[in-house]
Amino acid sequence: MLSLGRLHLVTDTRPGRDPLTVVRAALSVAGPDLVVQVRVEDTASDREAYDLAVRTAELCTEVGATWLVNDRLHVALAVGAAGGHVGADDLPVAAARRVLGPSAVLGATARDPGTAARAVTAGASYLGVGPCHATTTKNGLPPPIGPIGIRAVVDAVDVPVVAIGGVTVDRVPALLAAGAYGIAVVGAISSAADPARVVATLLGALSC
Ligand SMILES: Cc1ncc(COP(=O)(O)OP(=O)(O)O)c(N)n1
Ligand SMILES: Cc1ncsc1CCOP(=O)(O)O
Ligand SMILES: [Mg+2]
Repeated sequence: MLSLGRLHLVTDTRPGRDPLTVVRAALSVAGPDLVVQVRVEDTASDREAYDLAVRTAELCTEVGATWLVNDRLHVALAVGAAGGHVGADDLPVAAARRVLGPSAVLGATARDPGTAARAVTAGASYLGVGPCHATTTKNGLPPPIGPIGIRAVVDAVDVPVVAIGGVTVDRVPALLAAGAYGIAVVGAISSAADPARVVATLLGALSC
């Protein structure tokens, strides 16, 4: 199975947020164990995405952490990311695999076993599955699937399942019990008064 960190920090670029400060704080605690996914708002320009990805790459390189880029695979290639993540509105998984090449990390979004299995057949090396819980971070999402929905996907595939959507420290045990390999988090880290402390707590919960 793919060797991949279990805690994915997804950048928060909503107005008023400071994604690089959060990334710095998270890396100070997690070091090489962290996966940082550079995710910008759909309204952001490619140049804005690239600039954030470059800075993220510099910070991750310092500590040996992995960085991925959401949606914009040309940006992933341009900054030497380990790979990218695509969902239903992005390049199809097979096309994303052709863009990134055979050895890149490629994540795909799924919320049901059928979509998950097709994504793996098309070349996904991990799956982002959710929303597992309600979230206000992304608009227009379908209802949460909960740990039961995570379990259904885990049972259908042989790649790591990364649970996303409303993930908090308290919810990690049930997600792990459902077979999740890891978690992807925006708000619980970005909105925290002390993001580094939350990262430490999440890592602790993941290692139980
Ligand atoms: C780990 C992980 N899982 C799911 C997503 C969501 O991707 P997508 O459905 O394409 O939605 P956007 O994030 O692009 O708005 C993700 N980014 N990461
Ligand atoms: C991008 C995305 N896709 C499904 S839920 C989500 C946002 C997750 O953010 P949070 O961790 O704040 O709920
Ligand atoms: Mg997407």
